[in-house]
Amino acid sequence: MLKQKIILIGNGMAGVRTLEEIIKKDPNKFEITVFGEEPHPNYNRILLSSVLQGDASIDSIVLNSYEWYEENQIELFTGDTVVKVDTKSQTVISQNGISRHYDQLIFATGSNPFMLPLPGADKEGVIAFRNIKDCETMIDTAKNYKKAAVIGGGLLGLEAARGLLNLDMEVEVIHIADYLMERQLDDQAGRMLKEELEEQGMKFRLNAHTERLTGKKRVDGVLFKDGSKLDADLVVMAVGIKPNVALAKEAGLETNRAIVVNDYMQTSVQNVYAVGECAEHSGIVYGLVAPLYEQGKALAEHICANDTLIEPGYQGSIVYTQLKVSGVDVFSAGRFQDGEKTKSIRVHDEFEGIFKKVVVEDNKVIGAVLFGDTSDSPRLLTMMRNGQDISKMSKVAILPSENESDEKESVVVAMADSETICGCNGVSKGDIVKAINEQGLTTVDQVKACTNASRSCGGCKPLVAELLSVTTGEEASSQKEPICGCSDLSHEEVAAEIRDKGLNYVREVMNVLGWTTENGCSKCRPAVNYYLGLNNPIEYEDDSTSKFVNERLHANIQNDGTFSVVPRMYGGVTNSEQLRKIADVADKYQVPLLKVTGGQRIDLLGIAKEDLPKVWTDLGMRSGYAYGKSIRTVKTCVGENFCRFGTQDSIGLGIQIEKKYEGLSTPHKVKMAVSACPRNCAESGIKDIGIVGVEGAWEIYVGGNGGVDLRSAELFAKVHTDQEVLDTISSFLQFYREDARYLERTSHWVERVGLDHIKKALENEEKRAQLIERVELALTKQQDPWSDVLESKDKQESLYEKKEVEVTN
Ligand SMILES: Cc1cc2nc3c(=O)[nH]c(=O)nc-3n(C[C@H](O)[C@H](O)[C@H](O)COP(=O)(O)OP(=O)(O)OC[C@H]3O[C@@H](n4cnc5c(N)ncnc54)[C@H](O)[C@@H]3O)c2cc1C
Ligand SMILES: NC(=O)c1ccc[n+]([C@@H]2O[C@H](COP(=O)([O-])OP(=O)(O)OC[C@H]3O[C@@H](n4cnc5c(N)ncnc54)[C@H](O)[C@@H]3O)[C@@H](O)[C@H]2O)c1
Ligand code: SF4
Ligand code: FES
Repeated sequence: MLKQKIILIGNGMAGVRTLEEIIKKDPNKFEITVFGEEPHPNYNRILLSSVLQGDASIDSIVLNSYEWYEENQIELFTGDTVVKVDTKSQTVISQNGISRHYDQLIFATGSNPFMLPLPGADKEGVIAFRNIKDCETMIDTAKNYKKAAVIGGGLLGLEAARGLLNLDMEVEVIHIADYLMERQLDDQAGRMLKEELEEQGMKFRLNAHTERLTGKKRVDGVLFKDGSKLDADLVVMAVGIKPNVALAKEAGLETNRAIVVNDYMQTSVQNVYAVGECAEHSGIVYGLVAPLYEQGKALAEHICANDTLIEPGYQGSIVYTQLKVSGVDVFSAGRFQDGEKTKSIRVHDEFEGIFKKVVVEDNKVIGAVLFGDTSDSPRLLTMMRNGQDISKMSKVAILPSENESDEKESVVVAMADSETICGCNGVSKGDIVKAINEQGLTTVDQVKACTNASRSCGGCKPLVAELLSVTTGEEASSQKEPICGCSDLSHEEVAAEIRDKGLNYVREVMNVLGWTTENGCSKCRPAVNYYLGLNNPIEYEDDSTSKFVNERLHANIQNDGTFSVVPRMYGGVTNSEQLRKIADVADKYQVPLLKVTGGQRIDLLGIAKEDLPKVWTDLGMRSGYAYGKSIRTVKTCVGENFCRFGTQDSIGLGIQIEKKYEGLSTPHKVKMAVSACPRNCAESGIKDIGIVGVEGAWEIYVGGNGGVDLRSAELFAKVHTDQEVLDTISSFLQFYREDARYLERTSHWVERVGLDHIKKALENEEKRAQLIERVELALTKQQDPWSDVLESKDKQESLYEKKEVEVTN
């Protein structure tokens, strides 16, 4: 049967969750295309606050990896904005000129941050906090500047301010109202929150009216209406959001504040839906994920039922919020302000810094504010959701005092099965217990994979962990982290089982070790493939279907669907012949950008997938493995041959190292550098392995990282000859290959196991010799992957010519 074609505009949290719901219901019914303006797969926008606060990395907040789109045969265009929708011909057109026809179209274009139209708002250093780019700008700014001003004392502003404090900036929050978070809290809780945050080092200016931002090209301060001034090198605006509806309006859809939808998320135009922050249901536009996910579920139900109106559709949501700032527990839900017809129950413990307020109307709880202790929140939310009649309940039962509620009984034990544990994803205690019991789940990650609980803001993670311990009878904290949701075995256990049982194929591992899924997932398959290669380096045939897309295609995919090609240049050294070839290829294939990389090589960007084998043939150079979990580059300084400070041949040693370990697979990428003196021009101090020449010797540093998790390498050994350098690298690399978990950089591994553990393991001469022997064996198998493809017509056809590999990013 011909599949219906769905197009999703907006690759964000609400839109992609809707697709997940559709795929869960009917995996084969639709052919799906997604356009996303941002150059990333769908990520957890909520956790940008955690990235800024240093509690998560950008890699770790990806919700749906490129492999997920590929596995579900979703055609994805990232970094490509839809610029036109023709609802008559049912076609969309993107900025990059891609045109697609749809049967059903979903708008999930989210919001734009509201930028105050102040004079000076266009200066450098004035930003919003909405996406990865904003987050990176703040992290970079904090490296060079000291003073930050955040305009807006709401949820976003306070989370941004906490992040900037963590980045060692001085932060002042400029707020227009007379207490913080006035849209979520009453004045008492707002004032308590300010006191708590002041103790953390945050400064505040309340009732403040900003007049303009000062500075020349870059902002240098904020001027207020009362004439006062604040110095600021960075101004973050967090004063609310504006639904992104321009495209919908232009396409003729009915819009108000956002795109108007009915209970089935249908817009005013046939076959066109809207979901998320860009949708307006019964006059309400939501800005939190829980309601957006409920909308996504209703939309999926409707679209999978062939347009049949399945009652009751989406009925609106009760919203609640929690501030994600460590050390501060704040909860707010529903209508929390006193009104003419409302009465409230209040508890205020000034000794413990606890404030609780529950607002009641017509014998029903309609809103609540909790500060300092938010453990009542799941129960209150359930009461609100169920519209529970409380006329017969005592006030104590609604807000139990500490003595009554704290009978040393776990909070989750006291909860009813119907109570919500994960508000973001609408998952109840009963849902989680059922999943744990029926599927034998043993870790929080498995619960997350099975039920979605804790997959968004993560605020419910402690409750999920507690429920897990209570249900399984085991301490959650002592439970190991499994490789992924498909198995409860850890990385170490999988690697050991492969070794002990002599397993040889990915499918065999999954069958023998009792995987819960038939084909594994994008997390476990590459890891299993790596451990199999490690165990049997000579005979194991790499399973290319278990590799990440870049590794499978031997080139890095770019945000417009083209690829980047980085040929090997040992030690960063090139010659006129190579440069001529690169220039010829650049002309022949009209390469839009040639760029010198940080690893001292030349990157040819913007190559079409089908041209890759031809480009490699014309270059006649080896692959630089810029895409691989393997040895990447050995950066070198000029050294003794030309530099007046050099006492060693850094280039010679660097080339020797790069040639020796070229192509060796490792748990994650490995970057190296050789500098011929402590001036360290090759930046050896931030490499996985960095070598520095000192008088008559080489110092070897390990575990450095120059990326997001910046880390200085630690001194590992001091040796005198080039051979000793190679032996040290060999034993260190092989131990890393065998001891680290797949996708663990040396910096994380060194931090986790400790340098002493590694030194101790390599102290023993016999063990060192064995490690060196094993790495030498693995190195005998290395073959240049580009030549490998060029020698195989089959590979060229299946990987580069076949049209069904459609994922373009
Ligand atoms: C720092 C931060 C912290 C947050 N914390 C929380 C929290 O703790 N709890 C909570 O519930 N919510 C939180 N939120 C809000 C939550 O992230 C949003 O409600 C949610 O992401 C909205 O999802 P969406 O899919 O509607 O919009 P978005 O996530 O904004 O996705 C829309 C996507 O569509 C793209 N797009 C727009 N127009 C086009 C076009 N024409 N063509 C192609 N693509 C287009 C955009 O670039 C964007 O990537 C937070 C938000 C931020 C910024
Ligand atoms: N923990 C969470 O749930 C969380 C965290 C971050 C963001 N978000 C969501 O992201 C969106 C954006 O958050 P937000 O905090 O920007 O929106 P918001 O509307 O909740 O808060 C904006 C705040 O800015 C203040 N403000 C408005 N104009 C001002 C001005 N001229 N000067 C100073 N202050 C001014 C307002 O008084 C208000 O308190 C919201 O939908 C929010 O729910 C949620
Ligand atoms: S590291 Fe030392 S030897 Fe190498 S280029 Fe710099 S100054 Fe010269
Ligand atoms: S409450 Fe946010 S992820 Fe569960």
